[in-house]
Amino acid sequence: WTPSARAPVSRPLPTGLGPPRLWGAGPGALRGAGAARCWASGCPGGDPGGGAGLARLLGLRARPPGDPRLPRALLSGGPGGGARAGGEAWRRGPAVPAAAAAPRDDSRLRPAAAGRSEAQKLLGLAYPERRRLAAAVGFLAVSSVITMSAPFFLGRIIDIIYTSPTGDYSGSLTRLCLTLSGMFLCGAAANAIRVYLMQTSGQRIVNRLRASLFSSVLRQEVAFFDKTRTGELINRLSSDTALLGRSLTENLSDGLRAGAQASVGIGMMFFVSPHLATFVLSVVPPISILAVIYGRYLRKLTKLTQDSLAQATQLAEERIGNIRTVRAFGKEMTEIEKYTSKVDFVMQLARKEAIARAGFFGATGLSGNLIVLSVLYKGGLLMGSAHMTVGELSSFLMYAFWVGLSIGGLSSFYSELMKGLGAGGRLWELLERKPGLPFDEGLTLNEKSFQGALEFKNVHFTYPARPEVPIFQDFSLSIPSGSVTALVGPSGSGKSTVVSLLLRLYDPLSGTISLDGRDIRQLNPVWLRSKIGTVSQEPVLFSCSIAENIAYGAEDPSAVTPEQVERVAEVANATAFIRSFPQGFSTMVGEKGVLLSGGQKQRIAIARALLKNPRILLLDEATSALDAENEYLVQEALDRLMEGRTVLIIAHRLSTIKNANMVAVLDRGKIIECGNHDELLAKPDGIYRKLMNKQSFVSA
Ligand SMILES: Nc1ncnc2c1ncn2[C@@H]1O[C@H](COP(=O)(O)OP(=O)(O)OP(=O)(O)O)[C@@H](O)[C@H]1O
Repeated sequence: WTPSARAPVSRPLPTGLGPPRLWGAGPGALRGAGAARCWASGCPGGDPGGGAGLARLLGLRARPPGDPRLPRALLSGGPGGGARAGGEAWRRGPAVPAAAAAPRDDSRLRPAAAGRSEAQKLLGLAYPERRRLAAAVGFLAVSSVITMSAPFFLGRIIDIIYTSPTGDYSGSLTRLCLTLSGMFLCGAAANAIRVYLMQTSGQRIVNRLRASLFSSVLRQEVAFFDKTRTGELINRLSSDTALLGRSLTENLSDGLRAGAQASVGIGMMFFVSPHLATFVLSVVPPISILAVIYGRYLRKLTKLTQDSLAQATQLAEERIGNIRTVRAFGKEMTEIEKYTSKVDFVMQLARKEAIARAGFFGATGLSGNLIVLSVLYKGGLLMGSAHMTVGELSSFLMYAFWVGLSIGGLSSFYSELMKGLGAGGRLWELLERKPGLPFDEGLTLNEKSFQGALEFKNVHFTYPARPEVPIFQDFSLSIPSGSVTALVGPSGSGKSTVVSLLLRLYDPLSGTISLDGRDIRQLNPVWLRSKIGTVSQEPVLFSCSIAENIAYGAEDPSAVTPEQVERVAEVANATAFIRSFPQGFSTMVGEKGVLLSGGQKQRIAIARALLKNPRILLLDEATSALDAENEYLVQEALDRLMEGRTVLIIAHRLSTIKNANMVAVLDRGKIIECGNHDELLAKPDGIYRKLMNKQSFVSA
């Protein structure tokens, strides 16, 4: 095994299920073939545990023991620096701190924003673009100086025309006009470059913000997703980031331009006529006060608007995603009304914003016109008393006009900035949120001695979303390595919760869950999950091809070869139905696998788990009976999958229960009976016996 065989560790945060080249003869397939050759040639770390024979049969490679590399590197988007260190991890002692073994550099995606003011956080986002932005500001300065010098020279031209004593001014007029044309050309070029630089930096900032946010969201603990709705998160990712990005870039660019032009303009007004300038600028302070009040109001309003929009998106996302249920209950009109009332509320807020905006811009427009009028009035008087030339008054008027325009630009910059800050509030909350459970840190066990024995000891647990309802009280269960344990119990007794706790989606309130005698809270959750395979009653597939869904089980889907996928599909009894589709393995499965039947989805999920080749298997048997043939095929595939692994199965089938090494009966938060089927059935007053009589287990 060589790190280079797994080159794609340096890929950025994955956003899809791997490149479509899986089925082509592209580099992904070649890499896969290379890696497969290497595994076959007896590289270190052969499969120490169960499933080894099957893995060999499938041509699969057991992951190098303790190799935490790929998931971590992929998730972190880091430069693949973890490869070497990860390789050392499995050679060291029985347990290795994974965080130390594979340093992760994801600082690019996580702005260290906590504890800073919002303006500082915004600047922090723009920091990586400082060079481009500095260049843009340079070009902005050039174009502004040129634009703002124009009125001065235009005033000169007017004076040349009006005040030339001889009347022969054509020579100097031509020279001045030619110079001015050259200057204007330079100004236009500088402005174009500024716009390009600002726009591209803006897009990069928004991209980085989206990637950071997505990374931060995916790292959160499962309890966070129990409470936060998907639609809201999607709204934050799409709408809020765009709003914040716009306020930071295009808006910042226009704001800087307006600011520069206003200051130069005011300076030039004082240069041309200090007296007139003082008179005119007395109107600025009242406008500034108005702008501050308006800005604060707008910021509050934007926060409310974005929250309401998030609620509307949430509703739309959930209802569209479950259109079959909506249709089955005939609730289309109700849902349309609900959505309309939500967007109507957004519109009410937009109306409030429109009123505030109208008042503010009306006031600034009026003051702009009043300024021009007052310049003409006062300037006319000054000209009458020979304190000003016609050229000076013209220059001054042009500067006043520019300053008026720039102040207008500054006020819309301010209002957009306030909107950005309003949207940013929620984004910072998400970006800075520390996951309640560690994401990718802790120990990894030595793979050579890794057995996969599981044990729950006196576990107490409540779900964070419902802390008052105890799920487990003094729950204890031991699952020996390489055995099959069937978990049975009434509906709602907490069977699926056992699976969630083993995957460390939640932590118990007290008691311990251990793997090979080590508390799983000490273990790296990413490593732990890499050792566990799950097949649920209703497996979730992603909306891509069958091949990509199967390859998802591998550590590096892009390195999986078509042959490997076909082999696991064969073992999972899935090849026949896949081949019956015109596009075979490239058939798209639809959102959540909606284009496949329940039995087909299960077999693809089994193939996916086979490709993962985990030491521990958590199965949730389907409650609904499949047709006889499908059931036989799924059962056979499951039997092959279970071979040689530690299996915990939430059992609904009598045959599964009978075949299990041990049956554990869960009731009222604890295991009340344990033993094999016959032993438990022999207890005259046993709960298991009653359960068997009461519940209709699928008798296949
Ligand atoms: N994320 C959650 N937050 C709060 N409560 C939950 C959550 N998930 C499940 N529950 C509750 O925990 C209890 C146990 O649920 P669980 O799904 O583990 O039961 P189960 O035995 O697997 O049920 P079934 O056989 O019907 O699938 C139920 O009362 C359920 O309402």
